[in-house]
Amino acid sequence: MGTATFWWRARSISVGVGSDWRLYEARIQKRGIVVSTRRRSSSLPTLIVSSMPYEKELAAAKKAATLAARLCQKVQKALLQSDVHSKSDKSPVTVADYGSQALISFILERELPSEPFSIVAEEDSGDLRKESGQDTLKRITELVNDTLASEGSNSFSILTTDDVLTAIDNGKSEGGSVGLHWVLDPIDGTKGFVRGDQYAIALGLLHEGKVVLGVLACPNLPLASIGSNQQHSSNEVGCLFFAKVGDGTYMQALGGSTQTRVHVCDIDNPEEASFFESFEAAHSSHDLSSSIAEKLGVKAPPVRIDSQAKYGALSRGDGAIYLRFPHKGYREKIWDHAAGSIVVTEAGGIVTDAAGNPLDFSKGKFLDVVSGIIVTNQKLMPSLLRAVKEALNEKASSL
Ligand SMILES: Nc1ncnc2c1ncn2[C@@H]1O[C@H](COP(=O)(O)O)[C@@H](O)[C@H]1OP(=O)(O)O
Ligand SMILES: [Mg+2]
Ligand SMILES: [Mg+2]
Ligand SMILES: [Mg+2]
Repeated sequence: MGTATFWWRARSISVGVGSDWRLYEARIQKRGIVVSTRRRSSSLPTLIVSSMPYEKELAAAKKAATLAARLCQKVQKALLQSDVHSKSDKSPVTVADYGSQALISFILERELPSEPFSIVAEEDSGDLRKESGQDTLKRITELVNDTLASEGSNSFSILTTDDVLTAIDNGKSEGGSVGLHWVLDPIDGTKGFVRGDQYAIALGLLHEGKVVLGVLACPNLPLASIGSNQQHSSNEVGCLFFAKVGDGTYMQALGGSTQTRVHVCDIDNPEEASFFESFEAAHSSHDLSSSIAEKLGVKAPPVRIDSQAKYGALSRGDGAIYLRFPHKGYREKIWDHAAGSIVVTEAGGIVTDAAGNPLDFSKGKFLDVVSGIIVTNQKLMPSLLRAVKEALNEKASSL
């Protein structure tokens, strides 16, 4: 008889019976748990169970977001007026929005062939299926193929226009509280993208309604801190933030390989804090933010940038607070917060609605929040919540 041995490591459990396992190995991989059975000819079995949750999903997500960022950078450089057209909500939708969504959908499905595939994503192919969308569709297909060719693999696939439409429409999933769902904003901060400013490619993964990983590619975000009063000699731009549940948040240069663990700032005095908010006053009430900041005693002026790049910047301590108060009638979507929220929480921060409730990503594509979304570190959250409550009460009584 062999001896039973248990090894405990940080994230794996191995149970071994016997010592020679050269002859047979079978692996079953299910939901991030790797179960291996190993057996030698004398039939002493070995069972190895190790937990590497979402490792391959993270690798695929980083690859997909990095390539999509390359596509977006190319388009932003050459942004032509004809790339911008309108859809019913009047927000500009660019060739890069569709291209990024098609590319990410295609790469995730290619890299993770054994998993059921579901994406909740912002864009759909409706306009591209019309006669008037045909030139745009051809342009998107060329861009996606050029980007795939730049991946460096000899055996890249060439997508047809139909493949591109199918890849975009994979994003029609409704999400919810059961199973695995990718959540994608192919370009978050379209206004910033069109202006030549900040934008992000934001990709998260939900498992049973909870965000378990997130990747944020921010092609125009400086690698150095963008907090107020910061001066740096390097002006290199392009950051990739990524986080996996329980594993912390990391940042690397887009296209680079050296990763650094990041943490939210540990300021506990609001007077020393600075805060982020939307560049666009139409997306978030600047008046409400300034009233909250005043109540807290924040001295620094707001740092206004577009997109979930705010979550990335906060996760590495560039600023201490992010305030978001959309105007009446606007409903937040999960793709605008899934990746950003895990990037911040794994870096030690807290993301809640204005009443202090955690965000609930399990209800489909909408994120129903009380009044707005607030983000900060653990130490500042109690005083921030008090200031938010006071400012909201004052606003309500003045109406
Ligand atoms: N009226 C609106 N109010 C709040 N957010 C909006 C509004 N319209 C679009 N957005 C979304 O808000 C996010 C950008 O906000 P900000 O840059 O201010 O943080 C984007 O996700 C943008 O969508 P999109 O992904 O289409 O750009
Ligand atoms: Mg949009
Ligand atoms: Mg968005
Ligand atoms: Mg978008």
